[in-house]
Amino acid sequence: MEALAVGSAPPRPGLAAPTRYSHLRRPGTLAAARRPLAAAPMEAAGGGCPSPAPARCTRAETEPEVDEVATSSHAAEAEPAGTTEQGDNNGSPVADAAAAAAAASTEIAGVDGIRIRRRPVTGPAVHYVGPFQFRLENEGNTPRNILEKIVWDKDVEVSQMKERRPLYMLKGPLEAAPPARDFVGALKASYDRTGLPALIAEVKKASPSRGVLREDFDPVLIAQAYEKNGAACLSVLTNEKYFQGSFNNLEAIRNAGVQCPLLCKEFIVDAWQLYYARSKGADAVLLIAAVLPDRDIKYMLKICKILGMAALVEVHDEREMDRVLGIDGVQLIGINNRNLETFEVDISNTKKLLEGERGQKIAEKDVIVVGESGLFTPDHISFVQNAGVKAVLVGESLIKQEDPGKAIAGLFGKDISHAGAA
Ligand SMILES: O=C(O)c1ccccc1NCC(=O)[C@H](O)[C@H](O)COP(=O)(O)O
Repeated sequence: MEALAVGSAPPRPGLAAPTRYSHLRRPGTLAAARRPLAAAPMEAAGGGCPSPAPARCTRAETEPEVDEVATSSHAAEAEPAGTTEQGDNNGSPVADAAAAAAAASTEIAGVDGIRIRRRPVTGPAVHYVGPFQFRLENEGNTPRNILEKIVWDKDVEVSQMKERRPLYMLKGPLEAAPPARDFVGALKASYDRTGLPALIAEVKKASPSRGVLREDFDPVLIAQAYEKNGAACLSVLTNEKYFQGSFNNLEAIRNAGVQCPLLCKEFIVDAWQLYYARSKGADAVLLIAAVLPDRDIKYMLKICKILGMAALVEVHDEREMDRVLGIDGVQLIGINNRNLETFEVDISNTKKLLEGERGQKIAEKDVIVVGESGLFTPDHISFVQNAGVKAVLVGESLIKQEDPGKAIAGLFGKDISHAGAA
């Protein structure tokens, strides 16, 4: 882990002292002239190299620290799933078909233990011939569930965002961002103070399963109310298409003087998003095991560490829990009680995943488990606490109340604010 000692090298004569972000260099500067790099490390660090031209990528934007991280994890072995290009052919139907066949042969789902298919395996559904657009839908390019749909859309969105703001362009915003706050420390302090699971209160306007949860949605007022009433941390949805969230909300909450550490609640498919989230003031990010292969989780954990952010690694079932328990450096595991295929919520999922050896392993590793979704009553909170969680992530049951801040005392059965709980 020495490689992660960012900025520890002494400044070279004539060069500015290295900073946490000095590895994010603009192409065309000194570093750009160095040897070309295989696509994996560059892309894996969200380098913003417009696809599909990996062979022209250099390490200009990401050296040296992130490159060291890359080679110390998966990137030297294989291109991460989050960055594999598939189905990106705007040419003829014949070329499309060939691309689809190639893409199908590189299907990721299953291979890495992740549940969803990370790309449409038979290429995109929309094709262009001259001025005409037509759709060719089949099993391979129709998402099988909402998570798959969200992730496919996110993938397209992120590649566009990366083209607009390549990694080197984030250096300034990263340096200007407010320092990262201690997300894990805030959860521990709250648990120690109240003896109840620490609350991560979610600033959530809408969701795919429930539609709009709150019409009069002022993210800053809601965040302030949550903080005042005892939330340890806040989760801010930034996904626009499915949750009506935004990065503006995240920034506005941070800039309004809210002290609680902020989780950027986003569907992370590319390491570039980690840098972007931090540049917008995030103190923690969500890494979903159903979406990310182990090697990407490992790699992203290292980048989070460099950026000073925590990572909440989310699991849905035993298989994902076992995968994540095998990864070093995980401090927070979220157990999501929502089945993302059916939207059914069942809080006994938390208990099931914490029973027996898994629970023991978690205790040994000193991991904090976060119970997520479907928590509405003090009985629900007691149930997941008895199962072993030390923190809860709650959206709907608070945000739908007339006064979301006051709803916290209702959820816990007591006032957990600093004023109320000793
Ligand atoms: O909330 C959804 O409908 C949803 C759908 C698809 C993917 C993720 C989804 N939710 C993300 C979450 O994890 C929840 O927002 C969070 O756990 C809070 O849940 P709740 O208290 O039930 O609002």
